[in-house]
Amino acid sequence: MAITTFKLNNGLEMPAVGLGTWQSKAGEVQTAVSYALQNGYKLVDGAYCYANEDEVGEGLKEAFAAGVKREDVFVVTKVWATYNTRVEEGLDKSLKSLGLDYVDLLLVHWPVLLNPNGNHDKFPTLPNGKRDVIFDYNHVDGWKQMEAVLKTGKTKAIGVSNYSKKYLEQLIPHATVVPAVNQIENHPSLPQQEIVDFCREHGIHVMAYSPLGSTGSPLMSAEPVVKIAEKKGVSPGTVLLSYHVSRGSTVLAKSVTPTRIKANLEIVALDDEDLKLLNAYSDDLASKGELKRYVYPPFGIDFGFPDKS
Ligand SMILES: NC(=O)C1=CN([C@@H]2O[C@H](COP(=O)(O)OP(=O)(O)OC[C@H]3O[C@@H](n4cnc5c(N)ncnc54)[C@H](OP(=O)(O)O)[C@@H]3O)[C@@H](O)[C@H]2O)C=CC1
Ligand SMILES: O=C[C@H](O)[C@@H](O)[C@@H](O)[C@H](O)C(=O)O
Repeated sequence: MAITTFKLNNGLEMPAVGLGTWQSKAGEVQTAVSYALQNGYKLVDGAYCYANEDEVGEGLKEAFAAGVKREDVFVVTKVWATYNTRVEEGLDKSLKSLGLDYVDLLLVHWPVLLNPNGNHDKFPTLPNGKRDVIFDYNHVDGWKQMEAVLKTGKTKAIGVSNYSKKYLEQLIPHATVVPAVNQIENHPSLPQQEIVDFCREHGIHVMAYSPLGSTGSPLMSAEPVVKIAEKKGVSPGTVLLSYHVSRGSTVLAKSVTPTRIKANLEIVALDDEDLKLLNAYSDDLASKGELKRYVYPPFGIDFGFPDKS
């Protein structure tokens, strides 16, 4: 199946598959980004907090020098939690590292404020070692800053990440610009159907992260995934990534391994029977209370996700 794009609520086309860069080491991510863009990828997902945007920028530069056009690449970055009260400053830092004058999409990484005047630029802590969270912060104020930054042209679209239905319900009545995207953890062990449905109803495009189960890709050996892969003659990774495109979402897979980067571009159509099998797997985990969230950083905040409260 040819790689498709999805239209965002502001008319922008977003590719269906993207390269993730979280935990990609500085020494490896330049090559990964450059290789991906020269081998068919059109979307790169990064973040200030990943502390590798200089090298992602080098990878972009390398790809542009090899003939890839800036306008053909959809670059995503995220405002980190210590910058939610100074969004433009955070974006400027990312742009400088990336060597760009605009990104295609800027996301609020998490709806939480970490102390902007704390003991660390990204992960300030209290004397007891816990994260230095500003608990009386209202994430709607952060969104107002996102709306302001959209007007500068330094990003073509704005969206959120790690927003549960509850947080979106708090945000939407106050939003002049409805988020174009909600980037959330999503895979058959965490289908998040409620949020996916809510986003669809409100014209918010879902970007699925950790589709392989994050570090070490544990979901590749999930039984129904292997079964569908064998039936279709594709890899388990292809099944896990295709699951999202079938649901109308963009999917992000991280790899610094060229063969995997290339393999992760393969998307196939899943038929009703395949989806039924994957949904039955999700329902079974849900009924046993065994849904699995791989990414839940220790902010000490209830983000309103039904599986963690
Ligand atoms: N908004 C947010 O809060 C979050 C956003 N994200 C975004 O989503 C991206 C993807 O999620 P991520 O958590 O990184 O995890 P993924 O589910 O993409 O899994 C990445 C792991 O799978 C391995 N892998 C990749 N492709 C294959 C393959 N074909 N066969 C076998 N193993 C494979 C990688 O190894 P190797 O690299 O060694 O090849 C790595 O260990 C992130 O990189 C980031 O951009 C992720 C988490 C949170
Ligand atoms: O995007 C990936 C994740 O959200 C990651 O940024 C966080 O888990 C971060 O490492 C944290 O510890 O808060």
